[in-house]
Amino acid sequence: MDQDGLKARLPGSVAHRVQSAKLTGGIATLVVGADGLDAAARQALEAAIKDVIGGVEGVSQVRVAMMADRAPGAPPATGTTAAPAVKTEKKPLIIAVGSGKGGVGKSTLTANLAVALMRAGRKVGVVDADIYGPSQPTILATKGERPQAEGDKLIPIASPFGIPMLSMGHLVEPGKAIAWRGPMAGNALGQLIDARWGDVEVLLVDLPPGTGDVQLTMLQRYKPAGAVIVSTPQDLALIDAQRAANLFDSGKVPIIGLVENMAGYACPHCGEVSDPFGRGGVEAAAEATGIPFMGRIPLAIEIREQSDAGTPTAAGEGPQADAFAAIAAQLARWLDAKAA
Ligand SMILES: Nc1ncnc2c1ncn2[C@@H]1O[C@H](COP(=O)(O)OP(=O)(O)OP(=O)(O)O)[C@@H](O)[C@H]1O
Repeated sequence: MDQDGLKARLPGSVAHRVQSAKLTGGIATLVVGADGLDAAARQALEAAIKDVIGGVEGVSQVRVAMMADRAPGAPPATGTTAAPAVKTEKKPLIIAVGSGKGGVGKSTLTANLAVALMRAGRKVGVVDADIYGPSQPTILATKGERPQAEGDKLIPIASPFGIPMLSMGHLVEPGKAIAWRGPMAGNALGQLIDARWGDVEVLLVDLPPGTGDVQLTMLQRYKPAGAVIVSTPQDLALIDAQRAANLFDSGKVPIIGLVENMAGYACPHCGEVSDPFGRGGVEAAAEATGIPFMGRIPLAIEIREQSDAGTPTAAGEGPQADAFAAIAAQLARWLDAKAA
């Protein structure tokens, strides 16, 4: 069933708020605009949608992402249509998101930073350059979509969250790019970065993990204006994060700051954050190396679940969304200072 089919099941008073709706493998994912609604009204709206769509034949699960507001001037959220192409366009500023090792939450941070920045009124795009495991199509709910081209340029795919994006995962089958070496990966990345980004001002680039040739080629050919490094609190991850910092330094890319992810465990029942791995490791490391500390994101089951479901945490409300918004605010300040 397509988007219109799902929407048609909802009463008009609810349907007009649905920005996109998809049914894949029995899972219905709806992105819903919740402008002007308080928390109780949002909950009631979500419950009403789950009630109706959950009863539709072929639907085994319903996921609802509430977009509490949309930044003025942000592109409309359409889900499947391509982002509008603009003929004369300024190149967006590239901000790299890197990590010394895999699995520390670089992709999660990139997607949520993009959503939080967009909610703060910035025009943001995402490039998923992680050739080893592109996960942005999953997190930003554009899996299975293919970008169109205009001339020799790709047209970014509009995610349901108002963020145009391009991913290696949109170009190659999962797992196929793993054997790529520097030049090939660099060329593919070039296609993603030199796409028709229209009025996007800031392009967040989710780099592959690590500090090898591929990353170096990318940094040399498409030099970012700045880099955000993400690490988990453990010592080993921090040593790797330092390596990533050295890589950016050697490429003369300013490091905007260090983010601590999976910092403490947020109890899914009471929300209290405990610190099984200790606390403050990344902040201390940042201080020791003179790199600004941008903040911490707790280890929270809902962050993983929402990433897997294509409804990024930063699109909703609550302490986890606030944590991403606080880091995005720091990035926004850095961007403003750079533009001044
Ligand atoms: N703060 C968090 N709380 C709970 N789960 C998280 C958190 N951050 C990331 N995750 C989960 O951890 C896993 C790895 O995260 P992610 O893919 O963002 O890491 P990565 O550094 O980009 O990894 P890779 O190098 O494999 O691309 C994912 O399943 C993600 O949902």
